[in-house]
Amino acid sequence: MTTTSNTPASNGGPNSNKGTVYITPLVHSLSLDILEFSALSALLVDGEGIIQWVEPLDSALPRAEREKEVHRVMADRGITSDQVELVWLDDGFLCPGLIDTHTHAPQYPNLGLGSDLQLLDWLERITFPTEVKFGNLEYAREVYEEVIRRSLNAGTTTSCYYATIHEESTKLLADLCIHLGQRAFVGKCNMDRNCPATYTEATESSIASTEAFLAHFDKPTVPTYSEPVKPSRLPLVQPILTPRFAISCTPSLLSSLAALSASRTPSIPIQTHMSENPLECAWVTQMFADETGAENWGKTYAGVYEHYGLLGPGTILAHCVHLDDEQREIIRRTGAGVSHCPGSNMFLSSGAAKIRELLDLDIKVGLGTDCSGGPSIGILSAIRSASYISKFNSFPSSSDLIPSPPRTRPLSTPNLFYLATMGGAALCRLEGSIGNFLPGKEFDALWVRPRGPGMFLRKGEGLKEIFEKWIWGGDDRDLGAVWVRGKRVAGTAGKETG
Ligand SMILES: O=c1[nH]c(=O)c2nc[nH]c2[nH]1
Ligand SMILES: [Zn+2]
Repeated sequence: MTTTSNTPASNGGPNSNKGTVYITPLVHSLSLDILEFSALSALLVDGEGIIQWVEPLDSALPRAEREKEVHRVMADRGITSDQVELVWLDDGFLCPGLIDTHTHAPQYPNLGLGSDLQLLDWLERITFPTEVKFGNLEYAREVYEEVIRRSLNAGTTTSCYYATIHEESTKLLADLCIHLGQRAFVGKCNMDRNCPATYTEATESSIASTEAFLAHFDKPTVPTYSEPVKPSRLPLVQPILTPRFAISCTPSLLSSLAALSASRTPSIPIQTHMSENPLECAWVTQMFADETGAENWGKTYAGVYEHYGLLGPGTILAHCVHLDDEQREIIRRTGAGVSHCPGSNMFLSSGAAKIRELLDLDIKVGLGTDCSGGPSIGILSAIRSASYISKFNSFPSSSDLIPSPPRTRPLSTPNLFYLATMGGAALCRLEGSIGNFLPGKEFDALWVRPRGPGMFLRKGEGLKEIFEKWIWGGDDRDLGAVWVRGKRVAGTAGKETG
């Protein structure tokens, strides 16, 4: 018997071997410029959380006829009714889960603090004093659990986390992601200079504890793994090497981390900050020139990272606000990508990143919240800030009395949604597994079910309008369900009160 339901089970997915056919409108990105809207589709997710097929349906048919059509599609695919559950999500739409390509879990307690500071003062006064507390595992557990739950509730199905220098609490962060079902990259932060005496490490112990952190993922089972990992699939949570930024790492630490990354195939991914703030950039080039008598490579931030072997297709560079042509060319040539963190760039007065110029060079770009440089934990907020910055970059300068052509094209809604999903997936080298609903990918998805008739359900409005209203005015309360790898991990459906 086919079960018919409109509330996705809280524990369906990989552990129940039954597949699920979702009958739903859907929205996903096919490319930077192409956002596909389907008024109604049937999408089969198998018991392992993999999308098997997606078939468009005729949305004009009455519901009983649609159901017949679903059964016809299933019969064509050789699926019998007892193999699947049918779930109708026709009040709202499905879209891929959002990807946060740069955030700091231990900075969560500071969200909203320090908006009148710039990067270097903010690190010293607000950030380092908070991060140092994560040597305490109980404190770390309390904060990390809340961060993960809150970001899942905001629709973030994949997150690239910076942790702190502390090995044990960073392992705990990785275990909690697995336990709570969030796909993630987790990095033990490395910093062996220019940081407070209470929050620094010696080069050798920084490397040794990074190696121990990597070994944590090599164990056949970690105690909190909630499901066995199929050998053919990437683990849900992976380690990422995390030199904080060039200022806080000695040349020896930078090159040891690069060697560690290259010691595996594929290389261990790397995340770091680059070219965020003018004073930071000046310090980096000055410091490396003084120390090494650096030749050309030391003249730019990107040149420093390239020299020490840190740039490659697995590298995520947060910010990249202050780039010249030479640095853009280094990023393009090495295949590294950029995490654009617009909320943070405004909050810390860092500058307005030129994202269109990176996209025009085919440089990979995703979005990041950069909590707590950015004051929000959700990617919807990053989408909006990215749009406003790109519009700002497109305005003619205010002294132009005569209208002149825009300086650069602002990011369109399809561009922005691509950055939040497929762009992030490509940046994480996961574009073959997540980011849209192509068959064969894992089902990381959101059921957007906008609240209340007033804002969302005006007569005559279609899927495109509802999607746009959610992107620009929606929030966590509009997420009926959040799935990672086919398993429901968050969402309001079934939890309504009153
Ligand atoms: O936005 C940022 N947040 C940080 O924690 C940090 N550390 C170095 N550079 C940084 N930039
Ligand atoms: Zn950051």
